[in-house]
Amino acid sequence: MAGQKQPKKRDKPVYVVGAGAVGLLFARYCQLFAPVTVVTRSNQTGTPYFYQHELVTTPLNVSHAHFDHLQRQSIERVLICVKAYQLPTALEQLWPYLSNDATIVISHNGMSDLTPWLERLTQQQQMWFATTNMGGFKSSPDTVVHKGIGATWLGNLSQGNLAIPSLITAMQTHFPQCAIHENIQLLRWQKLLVNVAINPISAREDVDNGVLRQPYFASEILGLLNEAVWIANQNGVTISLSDALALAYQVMQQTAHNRSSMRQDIHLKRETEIDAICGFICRQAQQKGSQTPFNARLLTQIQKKSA
Ligand SMILES: NC(=O)C1=CN([C@@H]2O[C@H](COP(=O)(O)OP(=O)(O)OC[C@H]3O[C@@H](n4cnc5c(N)ncnc54)[C@H](OP(=O)(O)O)[C@@H]3O)[C@@H](O)[C@H]2O)C=CC1
Ligand SMILES: CC(C)(CO)C(=O)C(=O)O
Repeated sequence: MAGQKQPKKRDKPVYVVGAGAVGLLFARYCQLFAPVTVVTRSNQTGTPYFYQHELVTTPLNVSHAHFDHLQRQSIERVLICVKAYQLPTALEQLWPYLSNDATIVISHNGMSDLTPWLERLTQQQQMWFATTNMGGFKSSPDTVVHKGIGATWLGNLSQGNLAIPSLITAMQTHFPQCAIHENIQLLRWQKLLVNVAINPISAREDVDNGVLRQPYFASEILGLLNEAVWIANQNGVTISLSDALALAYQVMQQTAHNRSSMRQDIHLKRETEIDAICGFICRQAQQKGSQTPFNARLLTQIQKKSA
């Protein structure tokens, strides 16, 4: 890309699993510091990818591989950018290719149980989570359009090895507004609460995020967040209902003209992340012998809508 530094030859390669919107946005920034290989489920490995921002389209300087083409135990630095429900399969496929000191960065919306994977890490491996406010969508199978240059927060999920890996340092330097956050779980919960408030209603009503600011939706949003904040508090996460409401309405304002990812998934007839959002809240409530009727109702409504 004109005017941008090419990665030095000695930089260790970065693998990006998932050529979706986030995968290609992350690949675009990783190519600034390392050779990048995008790992896909497709065997068509010749496809070039493109990045579009403010109507300017540039080719991505990345190669493309299927898992079958990789060497076992060779991946030292990897970003996994798949949907929450795709994560277990992607991790299972990836595991034999990880080196003994690999850095794994996971990014998705909703909540997933990463405990089994954290337990499988070697002493030298680290698993990090990236929560991002970058916004993008695929305008075609090979092109990502970068809509919003939001911040990305990185947090270490693994216990023990606390040295900051080179991948994390490089992401901090080269990604826009990117920093380490000491409490990544809090940020994950905050993002979950925003997604609980916005995604399912915008998908059910087929409206832009800003429409949810109308008083008509206020009592349902209050009910959803009241339940979700209670679950967060039960899990030891200190978030108040008033702060969760303020954040949700702020994001509705900032993304007023956006289509939520769940609304897009329904339009494109793709599986939604409702199970990792309202479904997660309902499962947590059941485990605590309680009920979350607002989340349960939306879970059913979205499941029916996307069936
Ligand atoms: N888009 C956005 O602006 C934002 C998205 N997010 C979150 O980030 C996550 C990813 O979102 P997004 O990029 O939009 O989703 P996409 O559906 O666009 O991308 C997911 C990609 O992962 C691929 N994939 C799934 N499983 C595998 C696998 N086992 N091996 C290789 N590739 C695989 C899919 O391939 P295939 O085509 O074969 O299914 C698809 O290309 C979601 O949780 C989303 O909610 C967070 C912030 C912003
Ligand atoms: C923040 C929000 C609601 C932006 O649309 C989002 O994360 C999503 O659509 O998944």
